[in-house]
Amino acid sequence: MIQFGVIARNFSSSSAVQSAIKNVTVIGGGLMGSGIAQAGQNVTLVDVNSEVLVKAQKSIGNNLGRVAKKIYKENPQEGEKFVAEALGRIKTSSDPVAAVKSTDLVVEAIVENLAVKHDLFKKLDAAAPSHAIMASNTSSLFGGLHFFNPVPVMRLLEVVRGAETSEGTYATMMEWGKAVGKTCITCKDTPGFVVNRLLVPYICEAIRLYERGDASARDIDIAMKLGAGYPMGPLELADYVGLDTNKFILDGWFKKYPEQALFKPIPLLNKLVSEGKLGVKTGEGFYKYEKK
Ligand SMILES: CC(=O)CC(=O)SCCNC(=O)CCNC(=O)[C@H](O)C(C)(C)COP(=O)(O)OP(=O)(O)OC[C@H]1O[C@@H](n2cnc3c(N)ncnc32)[C@H](O)[C@@H]1OP(=O)(O)O
Ligand SMILES: NC(=O)C1=CN([C@@H]2O[C@H](COP(=O)(O)OP(=O)(O)OC[C@H]3O[C@@H](n4cnc5c(N)ncnc54)[C@H](O)[C@@H]3O)[C@@H](O)[C@H]2O)C=CC1
Repeated sequence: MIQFGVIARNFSSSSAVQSAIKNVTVIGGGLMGSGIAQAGQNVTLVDVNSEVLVKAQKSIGNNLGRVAKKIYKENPQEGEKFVAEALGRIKTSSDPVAAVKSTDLVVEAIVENLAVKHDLFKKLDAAAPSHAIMASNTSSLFGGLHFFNPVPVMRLLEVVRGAETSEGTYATMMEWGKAVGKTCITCKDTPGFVVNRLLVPYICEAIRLYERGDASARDIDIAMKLGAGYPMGPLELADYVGLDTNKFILDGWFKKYPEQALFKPIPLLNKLVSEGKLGVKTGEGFYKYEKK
């Protein structure tokens, strides 16, 4: 039985911690999964939707191209080689069960829905080797390895440690996080961990401010960029993260803590999501975007 206290499965011996993680399976090829897959190791990127995988490969190629342009400014041929080699390390699959057969680490990045994640982990647990670590990139539901968007740029990794996480699993996750170039912080298995527990209520308060008509979307965003030094305003950031993801997070918290005013549903957010206006990824949220 998988424990969702934190990580589904723990390493049992400390010697196992020493062995490097060679094969990584990233499940969910959307916004986050496609970023995590660029971590630079042997990765199998899995999505149930094969069109998503084609889009992910294109976006990974573009992002690697940006990196190559910077590193190999003087030598474009080396840059092309770098991109081809990095892309060559990323396989794709639309079958999660087959993809974890010889994996060492699973990072799940599918939709933020507990029942769907639970169902997936049950299947993976039965199919993966016994030493494999299973972690989730969930924004708020339970522990794991929490990356930030855009993954290649954001330097933080939250390593979420719960009551069931063994010392070995925790140490391996910290090591792996460092190996893929992130600064790791540790947090208990608590709603939203550190970043989202602070960031999501802030975004929600900005949506409520806008919903009340207290200021325009543009002015709210300008205020926080120029007045607080944030790289993006809260409504721009909500569109960037995905309004569906924001709603999933809030709904999950509200279900658990209905008395907490900050977690109450926001009619405007619900309306935008029900209209399919999910932000950058669908071409419209609080703002309009060129569809990708
Ligand atoms: C919901 C959750 O569970 C948790 C979350 O993720 S919450 C969201 C956390 N993320 C944030 O808060 C992001 C806030 N925004 C930012 O930091 C910045 O606006 C940003 C990094 C996204 C873009 O920065 P910008 O200066 O406006 O744009 P831009 O000039 O295009 O990009 C800056 C650099 O990042 C790089 N970059 C941007 N997006 C990239 C991507 N997807 N892949 C690779 N590189 C990228 C650019 O190439 C550029 O690099 P150089 O400076 O070396 O040229
Ligand atoms: N959007 C963001 O800024 C961040 C999101 N997260 C978390 O990462 C996870 C993924 O979020 P996004 O990438 O934004 O979502 P997304 O909607 O862009 O991608 C999710 C992908 O999962 C696929 N999928 C759904 N069910 C599946 C299954 N059973 N098996 C395989 N693939 C399946 C979908 O086809 C979709 O392509 C969520 O848990 C989210 O909370 C974490 C950090 C930041």
